[in-house]
Amino acid sequence: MSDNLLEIDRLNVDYLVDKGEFRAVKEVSFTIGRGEIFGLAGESGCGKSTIAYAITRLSKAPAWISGGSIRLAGQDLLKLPERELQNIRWKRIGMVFQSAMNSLNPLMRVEAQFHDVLHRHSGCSHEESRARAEEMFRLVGIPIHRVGDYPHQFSGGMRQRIVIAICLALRPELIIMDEPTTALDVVVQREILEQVVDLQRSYGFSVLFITHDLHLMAQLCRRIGVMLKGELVEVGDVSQVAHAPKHDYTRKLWNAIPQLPGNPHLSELMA
Ligand SMILES: Nc1ncnc2c1ncn2[C@@H]1O[C@H](COP(=O)(O)OP(=O)(O)OP(=O)(O)O)[C@@H](O)[C@H]1O
Repeated sequence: MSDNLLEIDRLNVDYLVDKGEFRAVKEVSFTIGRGEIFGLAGESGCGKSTIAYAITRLSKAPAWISGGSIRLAGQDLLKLPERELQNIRWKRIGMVFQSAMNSLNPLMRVEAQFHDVLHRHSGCSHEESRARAEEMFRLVGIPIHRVGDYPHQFSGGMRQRIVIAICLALRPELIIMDEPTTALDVVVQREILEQVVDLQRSYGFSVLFITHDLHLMAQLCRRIGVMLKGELVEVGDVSQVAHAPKHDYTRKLWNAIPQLPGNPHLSELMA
């Protein structure tokens, strides 16, 4: 069996716009190993989220996956019927988006939302869901007595942790995190990402971490890909991409990281 959990090969995604087709993702290929945190960087509008949606097959019109393959453990997700995709989403591929904290239902207690997801995807009883919710709350550092609270009773950072907890409760093999902490302040952002790394070490899932923040990415990922205008212009180990970038754009991205006093230099981050 291949060590790669995800294999994307020559993926093309178009948007059908008034003027015709606009290719937002062009012949993109990369792999993510089992247990690997892989980073996808690039400026706004370069196609990162379009790839995230394509992997989960959640792309909606006018987006159209016009070519390539996306294999999860060898199975081409682009060939699966919707019915089978529903067994893959959440259960095998978890998703945490930037605005995920707003995706919690404001009218439902968090415990009930855990149950909703766990019951639908793995048939859990109320007792099992409650136990799993408490276990996950413990893991993401929220007191377990709060599982019965409503979303508005938590801070934004806590709500984002809750979404991560719900996502992890199904024990997915791959988690896609698209700017998962951008809406949060830097301290909370760091805390959450440190937890994700700890959890990743315990559970061994793979992560596709999408951000425009290269600094953060260098701290989290060993391998990264850099996108520019729909193309993956560079992919490799962080140190190689930083020290010997093949593409001018990658060099510009690294150089754009401010080196503030007390801010560890990249070489220290990558040590
Ligand atoms: N619904 C849509 N219709 C037409 N074009 C779209 C649509 N959604 C995205 N695009 C275009 O596709 C390209 C890629 O967008 P995408 O959201 O994937 O970029 P991104 O790298 O995730 O950006 P950001 O970091 O700002 O989220 C952009 O040029 C965008 O304008």
